[in-house]
Amino acid sequence: MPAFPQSTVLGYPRIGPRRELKRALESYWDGRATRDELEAAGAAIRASTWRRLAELGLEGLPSNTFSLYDQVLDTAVLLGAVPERYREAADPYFAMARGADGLAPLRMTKWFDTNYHYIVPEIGPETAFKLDAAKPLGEVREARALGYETRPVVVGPVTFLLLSADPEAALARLDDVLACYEELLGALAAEGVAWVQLDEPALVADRTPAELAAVRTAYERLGNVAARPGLFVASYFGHLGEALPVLAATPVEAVGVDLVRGGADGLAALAGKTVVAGVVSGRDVWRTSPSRAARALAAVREHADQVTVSTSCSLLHVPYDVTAEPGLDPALRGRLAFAEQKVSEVVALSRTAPPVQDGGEDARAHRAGAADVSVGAGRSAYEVRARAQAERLKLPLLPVTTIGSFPQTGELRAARAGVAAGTLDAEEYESRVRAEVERVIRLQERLGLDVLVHGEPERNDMVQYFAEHLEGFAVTANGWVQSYGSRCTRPPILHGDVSRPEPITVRWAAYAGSLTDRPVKGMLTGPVTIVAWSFVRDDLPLRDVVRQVADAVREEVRDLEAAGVPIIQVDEPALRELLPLRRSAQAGYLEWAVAAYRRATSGAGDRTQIHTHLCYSNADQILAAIDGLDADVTTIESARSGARILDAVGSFGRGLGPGVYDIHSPRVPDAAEVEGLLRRTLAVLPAGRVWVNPDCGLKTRTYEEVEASLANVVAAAAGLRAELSR
Ligand code: MET
Ligand SMILES: [Zn+2]
Repeated sequence: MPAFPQSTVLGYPRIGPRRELKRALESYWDGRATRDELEAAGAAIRASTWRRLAELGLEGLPSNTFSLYDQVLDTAVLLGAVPERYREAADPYFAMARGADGLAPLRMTKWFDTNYHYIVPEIGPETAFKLDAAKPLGEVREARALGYETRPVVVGPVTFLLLSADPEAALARLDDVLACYEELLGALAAEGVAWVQLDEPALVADRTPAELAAVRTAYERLGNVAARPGLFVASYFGHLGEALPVLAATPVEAVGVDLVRGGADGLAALAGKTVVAGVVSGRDVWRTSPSRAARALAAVREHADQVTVSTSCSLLHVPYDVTAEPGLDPALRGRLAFAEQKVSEVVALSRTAPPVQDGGEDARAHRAGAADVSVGAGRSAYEVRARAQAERLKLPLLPVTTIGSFPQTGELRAARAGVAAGTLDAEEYESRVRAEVERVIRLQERLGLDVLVHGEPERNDMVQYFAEHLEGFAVTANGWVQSYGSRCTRPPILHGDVSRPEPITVRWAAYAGSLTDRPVKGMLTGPVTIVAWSFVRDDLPLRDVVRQVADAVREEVRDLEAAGVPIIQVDEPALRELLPLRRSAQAGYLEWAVAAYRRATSGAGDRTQIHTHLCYSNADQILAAIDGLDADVTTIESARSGARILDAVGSFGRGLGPGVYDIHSPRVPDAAEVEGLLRRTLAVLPAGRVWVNPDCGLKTRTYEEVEASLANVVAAAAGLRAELSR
């Protein structure tokens, strides 16, 4: 077996430095480009990635890290795990990813604790596994034609099965899946591939004995394939824990460990194997401290003879290149490393063994968070507040509301771009936004909603908008990171102490309120979500950073209240996302996260109704924490996931709006369908606490879809309301 290269990365961004893939995908989906044109765009991105990595001096180049949509979906296709109903679609791959006429897409959920979303495989007794290795083999050949030998990267069998919709049923298919992987190894060996990378991030979370046994079985079996490439099992996002000795006892030749999050404990077990040491973080945008990395490498070298320098995870989660950000303050820019810069760091660390210094530059301020996040004692118990709010708001039973955003029109986005480019003056932009607010208010009045919103037309994004208005944040011009498929976000960079120089949303909320007699909600993004969807300074404990943001939100809540806004919604869709992967750390996190939320909202008086919103949440997992947020009303995704959440909410003690309209699809639900969902909600919650709303914001939908859907939602609520008051 050839030695593992001295330097590598576990994966690389693939959307293109100027989001070329996004454009190619959207053209193809709209019918403006052919499949061949889409493939050509992909090939160009792959070629320039390999060329760039080689130019930067990286030795071990990965392949098959490119994807037209998602690497988990690619793995399902690799294994033939395409559910029957998609097989006849014109394009089964994109039908699974995005749906096709009459076919709902597969579920999508967050990739561990990142903001990347993968497509959830459906594996059951009926799945007919059959290897289709065209993609990994194709990429190996494509790279070879360009002069590069590569290491194909594939999601490993255990992680693949554990990430599927029903992990237990999936794990029962381990043997059949392993047969496919065995065949894949044979095919790669026949192709002359020296190493293959099998990603097993699921091993850094708590695993049952049965799951650990599956790890043992899998890598014993794959290790015993006669003709195969070297096996490199990559873990990331934390420490392998109990899975480490299990993997160590199998014949795999190389193991990847995340030394940024995980530490070097237990690595002695890997003696005799190559350790691929993830010392350059793939989860942040900061330059690596050479001395810190050198210390981590030294700790590994104590136990392993073969050590490769690598990133802690794929670089998929960071933008391409800091030099594409000439607008950033040079002092900040000097602290930053995006994918290109991180590759250079890996290469430099692999070539030199910098002297190990003590303490010094990165004696980081990881002090225990400055203790108690106090909860403002302003608000009375829920029952008292509920009475005060009922008196003020006079809402009907089953009040209908939305989550905040209304469709973001192309004109508005173009207008914002115009302001940025200096071709549209700020006043003109302002008046267009006001016109949009008025349109949204009139629409809601006409449709008969009970609690209105202003529609968020002034926001490019629910986090970036606040980052742009707070001190301590910087925003990038090209720092795009893939969220799912063609969707990217540009996470702001939280680099210093956070403060709010002046009110941010108050004038919009006040303007919207002045247009109507119905209550209008003020809309804010919560502190955990602002931090979760930003790149965050690493010289302060996260909880302290979140608390600073909470204080800024608290000031905004106070000003909204003072401006007479009767309802304030503070969204926390990312509450679950920051949940530590290990159970032992979860309670501690939830405690400070919930405390930060209450710090942000508890300055409001009893008569001000606080709403919160969560989406994409397996909320049942953290229902107790949601309860701890103490919001008067919680709106949550439900329709999209078949209303499963309803089984868990019976004991929920405050207002709750399980979504009745799945906004992820263009489908318009009819009134009967909405009514059905509402009846199910009414079966588990007292009518007086039920709210009626979509799953999430409407910004990705069209006005046509939204009008039709909301009309049906209002009709269903009205029908039930009449029935209840008989
Ligand atoms: C991802 S949650 C979105 C909440 C936000 N208020 C919206 O309606 O768009
Ligand atoms: Zn949402």
